[in-house]
Amino acid sequence: MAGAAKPIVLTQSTEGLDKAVLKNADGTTAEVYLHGGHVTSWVSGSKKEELLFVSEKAIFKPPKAIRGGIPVCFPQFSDFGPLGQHGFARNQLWAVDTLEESLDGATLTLLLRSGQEELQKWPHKFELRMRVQIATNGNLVVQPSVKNIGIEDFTFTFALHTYFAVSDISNVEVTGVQGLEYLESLVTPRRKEKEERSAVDFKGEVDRIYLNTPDELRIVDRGNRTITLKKTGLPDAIVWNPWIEKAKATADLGDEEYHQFVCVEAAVVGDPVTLQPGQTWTAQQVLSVS
Ligand SMILES: O=P(O)(O)OC[C@H]1O[C@H](O)[C@H](O)[C@@H](O)[C@@H]1O
Repeated sequence: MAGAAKPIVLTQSTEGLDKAVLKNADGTTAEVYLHGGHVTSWVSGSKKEELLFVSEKAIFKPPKAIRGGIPVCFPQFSDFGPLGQHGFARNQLWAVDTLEESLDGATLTLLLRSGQEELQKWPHKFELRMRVQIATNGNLVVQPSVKNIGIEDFTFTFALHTYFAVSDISNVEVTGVQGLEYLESLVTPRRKEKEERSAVDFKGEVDRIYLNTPDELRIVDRGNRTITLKKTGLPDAIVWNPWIEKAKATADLGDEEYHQFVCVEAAVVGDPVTLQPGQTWTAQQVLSVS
């Protein structure tokens, strides 16, 4: 890494929030905020493009979650439980657990440990880690893990709520979904349906929880690029674009910004995870671009 900048730099954002900047030898970079344990940027060294979307109206003011990047939904996805939408991990300040600067690439692990505030909302003792690595080939590797450090079992749902930057939503399709069952979230209560098409496209609001998907999904941005999402331990995948009305109704999202992203969220929702005392759950998401 001759002459290269330090692989991991701990710094502050313009808003005064602590963040880490990861860099590897091929010029790939990533940014991770301690607020939310939240990845906000992944710039490919080969493509020289930002691959994650963050809203121009994102509010960088805790406890508000950052609109874009990779929010961590824990211990609850959406309204699948008694807590507020998507749980509380995305609203909390995490700590730096470890920094690893090796030939395998820059790796940062952030840690959220149950504290007073979380215990009041959810009376279980846990350690939640997010290991974020830029591999030497420029892939973004994210490994969440949850350890039960209490004396009773607990059960949770989880999602990596990734916002992918796209040229325009009309150019996008998400492949790998044919024949899958999904929960349609645009109706109340959610309804189980079967996907007949080989890919999801976007001509209006889409909000679906695909169950037991293949480990590999593709976000195809026609004429631009393809992102491959490979996952383990995260059997489900939510596909979301808010479209016109919901974008307008979302204060921290620009009215026209729904054109610029799609969320594909590797998750465990349909069959929640139960951990006994001392047990650890680990999962992985690897993003690559071509
Ligand atoms: O506005 P947020 O709480 O960040 O949620 C944003 C979106 O997250 C997921 O994709 C859900 O399936 C959507 O129903 C929700 O609108």
